[in-house]
Amino acid sequence: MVPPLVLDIDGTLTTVDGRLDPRVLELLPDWEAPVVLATGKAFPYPVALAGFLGRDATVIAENGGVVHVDDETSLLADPSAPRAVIEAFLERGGDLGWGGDETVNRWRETEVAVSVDADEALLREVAAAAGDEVEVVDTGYAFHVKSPDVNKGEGLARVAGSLGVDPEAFVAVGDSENDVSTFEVAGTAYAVANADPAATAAADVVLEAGYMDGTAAVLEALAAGETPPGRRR
Ligand SMILES: O=C(O)COP(=O)(O)O
Ligand SMILES: [Mg+2]
Repeated sequence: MVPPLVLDIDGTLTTVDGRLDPRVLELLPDWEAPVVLATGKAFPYPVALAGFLGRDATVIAENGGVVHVDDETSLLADPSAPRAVIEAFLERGGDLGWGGDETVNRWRETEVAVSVDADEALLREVAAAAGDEVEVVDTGYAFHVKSPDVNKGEGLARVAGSLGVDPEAFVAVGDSENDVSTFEVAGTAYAVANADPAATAAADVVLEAGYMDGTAAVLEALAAGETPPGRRR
């Protein structure tokens, strides 16, 4: 019996240059337990990935702002405060850093994502002025301006409840600050070798390999009934 999985996407199912690793298409379609895609990306991305894997869209998007399970979508955060921060950031001369008709935020419903090339100091200054209503989360792929009331871990608790599965049964793999809450809710948490200090510190096991090399090692071991390799903390 394989365990249910909760998997981050960027840095976890991808290669070092950001491509979807082909092993995702080999290992996940026939995984005989729930697979939850938990991402900072906007909702359509994990829905599309789940669809192309031939699986139900059991998805946590926008860092927990959007949860989809059992054909029901929940929007769990109010985008007004993050959007007001972004307006103030733009007024102060900031630039989101994505270029023209960008698709990063086009379908984003509860938060706003800013490029890692943007002016981080200005963004944090403007966000701090908004007080407790917003936080800035750095995934290594974007700065997410979001409500602190939602996160991937809360999303996992909701998904697990809906599926009737104990959250402790889940095996999590992730790479960054936005996976810490997932690691706290799931029973066993693996950080890939490329994980940032926050995810590394929150993980039960730190993998020797990075990106999908690390994740594939976990999935292959679990499928073989073996203990995945890595440094237990
Ligand atoms: O959207 C991001 O910034 C990162 O996405 P991820 O949570 O799938 O790694
Ligand atoms: Mg990630």
